[in-house]
Amino acid sequence: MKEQPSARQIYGTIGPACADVETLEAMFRAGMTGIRLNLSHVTLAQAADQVDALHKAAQRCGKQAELLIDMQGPELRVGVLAEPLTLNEGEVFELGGKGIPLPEIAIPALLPGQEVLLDDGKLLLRVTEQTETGAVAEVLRGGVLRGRKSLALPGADLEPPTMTASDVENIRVAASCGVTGVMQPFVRSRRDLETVRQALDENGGANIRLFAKIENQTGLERLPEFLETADEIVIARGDLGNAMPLWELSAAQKRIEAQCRKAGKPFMVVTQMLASMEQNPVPTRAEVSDIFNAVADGAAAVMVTGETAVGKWPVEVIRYLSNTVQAAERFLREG
Ligand SMILES: Nc1ncnc2c1ncn2[C@@H]1O[C@H](COP(=O)(O)OP(=O)(O)OP(=O)(O)O)[C@@H](O)[C@H]1O
Ligand SMILES: CC(=O)C(=O)O
Repeated sequence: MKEQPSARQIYGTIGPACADVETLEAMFRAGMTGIRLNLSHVTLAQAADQVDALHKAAQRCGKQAELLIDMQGPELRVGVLAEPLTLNEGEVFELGGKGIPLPEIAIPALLPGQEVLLDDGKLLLRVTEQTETGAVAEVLRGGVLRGRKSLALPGADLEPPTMTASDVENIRVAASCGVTGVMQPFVRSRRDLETVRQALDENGGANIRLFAKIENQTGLERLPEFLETADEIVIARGDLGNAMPLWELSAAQKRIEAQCRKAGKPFMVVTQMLASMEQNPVPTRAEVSDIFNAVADGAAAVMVTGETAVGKWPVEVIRYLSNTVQAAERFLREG
């Protein structure tokens, strides 16, 4: 019997590992319906070749590619590093000033005792001392730090603006680049979404869908306030997992899902769905189970990130993602 096409959206993330037409075509043929472009690493203008390759690949398969742009928004990130930096446990590093570059808005929050999570929490530092230009911090959990990785300061009360200057420019050209959806990170309020919606409407993007990423406690708490304003809710487990002990993350995911189901709002589950496949051609049992359960819980879409952007097996990743979604759909239909 011929497999029915999936009713759900299946997204990869474009990056150096998959940005050529052939690989993207193979990903579409393996079941991908669209792709996310992470604008924390490039601007839409800089990614013109990647976007072009995407449209060419979709055309070859007779598909209409969804292109989601993931904005910078109020997310905090490390600045540009000339080369990767190894942070060993027990070492101390300067933050800000001549040390690891951090956004200006983060500097006043670097008080002694403040924890500093880098790269989705893979690295952890604690501030030991404030300096004139920043702070000194000790490495509690080490690793290799690359530029533009995420930065989280648990408990610090920072209010970055909804959009960066680069976001404003990307929104201006979004419609002409074939963008179909905008993902707004770290949504804090309905106002954040209204600001992006207005910018889209003023720039010929009235048909572009607005995805609200839930990435911290504020997003979790205020979801009822902005649920209606979003076209789709994104359970962004990378950063959301930084905002709580990891063992609490699944309950947070289930609570968001329940609220979305009750309101009839589509939701997407993302991040680390097939993380082991950045290195390996076969996923773990736990990973396929995670995808299956997201679909069983009612997800309208699933998305991978680094697995296709920088992983070794982008096409296989999409094949596992798509086949597992279809297996879950079959199970929902037939038991
Ligand atoms: N469009 C792109 N062009 C070049 N490199 C990219 C692009 N998108 C992503 N990358 C690289 O791939 C890595 C993984 O992509 P991903 O989108 O998961 O970024 P991230 O910064 O790790 O995650 P997030 O933005 O979700 O916190 C990035 O860290 C970056 O080095
Ligand atoms: C994808 C993303 O932004 C996250 O999971 O945090």
